[in-house]
This record gives sequence, structure tokens and C-alpha cells, in this order.
Amino acid sequence: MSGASSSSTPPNGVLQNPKLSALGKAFSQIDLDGHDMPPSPAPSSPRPGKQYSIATQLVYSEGNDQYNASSVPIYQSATFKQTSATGGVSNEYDYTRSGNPTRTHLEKHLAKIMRAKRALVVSSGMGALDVITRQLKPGDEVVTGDDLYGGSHRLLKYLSTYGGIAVHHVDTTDNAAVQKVITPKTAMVLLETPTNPLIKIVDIPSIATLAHEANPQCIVSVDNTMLSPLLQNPLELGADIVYESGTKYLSGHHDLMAGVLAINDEALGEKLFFTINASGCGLAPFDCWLLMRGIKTLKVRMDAQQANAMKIAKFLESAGFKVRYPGLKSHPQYELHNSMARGPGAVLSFETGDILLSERIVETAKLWAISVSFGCVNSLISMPCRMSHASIDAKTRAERGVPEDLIRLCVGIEDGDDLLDDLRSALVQAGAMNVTLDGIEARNRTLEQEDPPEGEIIAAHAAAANEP
Ligand SMILES: Cc1ncc(COP(=O)(O)O)c(C=O)c1O
Ligand SMILES: N[C@@H](CCSC[C@H](N)C(=O)O)C(=O)O
Repeated sequence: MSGASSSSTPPNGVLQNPKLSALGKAFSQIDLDGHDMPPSPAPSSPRPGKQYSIATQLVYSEGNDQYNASSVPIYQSATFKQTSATGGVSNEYDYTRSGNPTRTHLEKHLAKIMRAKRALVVSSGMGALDVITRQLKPGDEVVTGDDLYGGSHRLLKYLSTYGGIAVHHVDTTDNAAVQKVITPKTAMVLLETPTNPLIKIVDIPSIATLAHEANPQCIVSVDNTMLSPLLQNPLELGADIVYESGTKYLSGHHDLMAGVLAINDEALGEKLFFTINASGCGLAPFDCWLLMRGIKTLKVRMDAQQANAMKIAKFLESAGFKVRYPGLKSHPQYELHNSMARGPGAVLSFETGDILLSERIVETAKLWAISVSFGCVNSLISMPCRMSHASIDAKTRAERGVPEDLIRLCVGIEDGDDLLDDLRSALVQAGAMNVTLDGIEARNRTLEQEDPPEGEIIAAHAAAANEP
């Protein structure tokens, strides 16, 4: 209905003048005692029992704001007034470290999209892992991967050095190897899949079963940062806790730091909440609001990012590079990944065979920003051994098979052809590809490829094979 100047009578019988609502609070909604009228019902609520698709769930969130604000209000308040001093919290909130309405709104929304009973938000992804590992006590054992985000490795190293916790790093893509180190003393299993930066896939259901059989109290935690809840739901695959760096896909714009935890077990949820309140790492209201805003576009962003990533991965593979991306059929765990996830994500890595060459490529690309992190709308390029994984010493990196020349690409939402063009130019200018009569191909074709893969621009040019 149009007619902005006309007044309307809402169900509570208080006349509302639409012009006044522009002031932020309609004066006509305030009764004579100066108290706000009871909140009016939300103008639209989901149909009971109706299961909406994830695209809808990401956008739709139900608030209890009295003005039915379309964007959740930011309660930028550290403390909340109480009605009495006799103890207890006479209001739902007393202090933002313990709880805040903007944070509650976000946590409820996340619980829904992470298919969990409860979600909690903290100040960073590492903050989330810290909250999880604070459930350990000296003497406990942890089993985790040998390909792990550098910061997670650093935290676990700290715990094993100073916290009296034994940390076993194994190849978590090898279930038999995992079984060997899991014992009744295993209090926690920490998995990442796809792993950062080698994009290896870990069989969550099998490892969760092994862990729970060895120790029913064992907490299986999965870092789902690489995929987000849109593409993978580890709680449904046997995990007890799923955590993510909300800094990445969930927020999508590199304008905040956040960590997210999701659980189904009420008692475990209470312990995690206790730790967050006690240590004071709950996410600040403004960051909750930003994250809430980012989540709404997760599906459109991820769809675009995956389409671009697929294009880039196919191009690199067809040019002869060794590419690690679970969207490619050549990925050794392509089937396993697809049995757990609904998409490959948009992070891939590839090798050039030469560290200096990799450096030149990274520094020559223009559209691809040299940055750590991923999951943003902008495309990023990095060398994990020098950047995101520099906190793992060179010897350990070598033992774990992380190639020093590895280049990681975090694909954004720019035009896919522009991204491809820019990368191709960087590869050619840096000398990583030869321009041949038929197209271009990787200079260094020593990358464990027997048969040239099918692809758009493969050029089997005899001279190129002899290039220095
Ligand atoms: C897989 C993974 N998990 C956790 C983190 C930690 O997240 P944050 O940077 O938000 O602390 C990162 C990156 O930083 C990551 O790549
Ligand atoms: N200097 C930072 C590096 C952050 S890496 C961020 C992200 N997880 C990635 O993989 O790019 C640190 O020391 O933690």
C-alpha cells in the first residue's frame, strides 16, 4: 500500500504515523507513562514445519526486536540495568561478556544453518580452537593431522610444550595410521578437511567412529573453515564440535575476525559457554552484526567462487601443473569428498617446481592480492610456507611434505575470465609457461604427470620440453 502520509492503526490500537517512524522511534508508540508499548508481532514468520532451503535460511532470521527491524539492532552496551540488587539477573542480560542480544540473534541463526542445537561465537577462529582445547587437562592426548593450518599447529605445539598434553600428528587421510595412535587416552581428535594448504580430504565418519569406540568421551572436533556450513555439516558426519573461522566464508568480506562453534550436546555446549564467559572471548556486538550481514550472501558468494575456482583449477591442470582441488576428478579423494560435502569450495593450491618461480608468479599477478586468509569476495594468492604456514618450522614442513614452492589460490567473485587472464599473464610473464604455437603450457612438466590431462589449452610442443 502506498500513501506514506496516511496513518494506520496497528493491532495494539496505537496510531502510528509513518512519517514519525523515520525518527527511529515512533513517538505515537510511547504510552503516557513513557513506557514502550508491547512489541507488535513480527510481520512475517516462517510456516510451522516448513523446511526452507539453505539459501532462504541464510537470509531469513527471526528477531524479537520491538520495531521488527529488518537488520538486527546492534546492542552496543557493555552492561544492562537490573531491576533489583538482590542477586541474580533480573533481565535476560547483565553484561556483554556473558551475553548480548545481538550475539544471541547471531548464535541462534548460526545454530540453524550449522544444523546444530547450539552455536557460540568468539573473537576469532583461533579463539574457537582455544575454547575447545581448554576442555583438555594435563595428561590428555590429542590426535590431529599432519597437514593443518599453521596457527592451529602453533596452538597445539604450545599446549604440548607447556600444557602437559601429548599431541600426535598423523596423516589423517590414512585411517589405519589414525587407528594406531587412537587409544582410550585420546581425549580429543582435531580434524581439518579439506586441509590447509594441501587440500587433503579426511574421512570424518570413519575417524569419529574410531575415536568414539576407543574412548566414548573423546571429543571429535572438525575445522570446517574451508567449506562453511553451506557445503559441509560435520556434526551430521559424527563430529561432536564443529568450529570455523568466521573471518573467512561466513563473513566473506575480510572486514572482521570471528570464530564459530556448533554443538548438539547440551552439557558440552554449557562447558564451552562457561569457557567463553570465563575467558572473555565472546564476539563483540558490532562484529556479530557484521557477521550476520555477511552470512546472508554466503550462498551467492560461494556459488560464484566455486564456479571461478573450477575454471582456474581446470586451466592449471590442463596446462600441466600439479593442482590440488577436490572439484577435479583427478583429486585422489574426489569420491570421499563428495560423500561428505556438497561442493569443493574455492581454495586450491598448485606447485611450479621452483620456489623463485612461484615467488615471481605471486608478485606478477595483478588481480590476485598477495594476502593470507581466504573466503573473501576478492581473489588472493599466497605462498603458504612463507605466509600462512610460516609458524610451522621448515623441518616440520618438509617432513609433512608441504612443498616450499606451493602457491595457494583463494578464488573470489570477480569475473572468471578476468581472473584466468590475469593468472595466465602472470604465469607467462614469470616464465612458468611457454607460449607455443598451439597455446601455452607449463614450463616445468616434471610434476608427476604421465599422460597429459585433457584440457582446453594443452599444447604438446616438442621444443618446450627442452626449455631450460
Ligand atoms: C583452517 C583454518 N582454521 C582456523 C583459522 C583461524 O582463524 P582466525 O584467523 O579467524 O583466527 C584459519 C586461519 O586463520 C584457518 O585457515
Ligand atoms: N600472521 C598470521 C597468519 C595468518 S594465516 C590466515 C589464514 N588462516 C590462512 O590460512 O591464510 C599468524 O601468524 O597467524
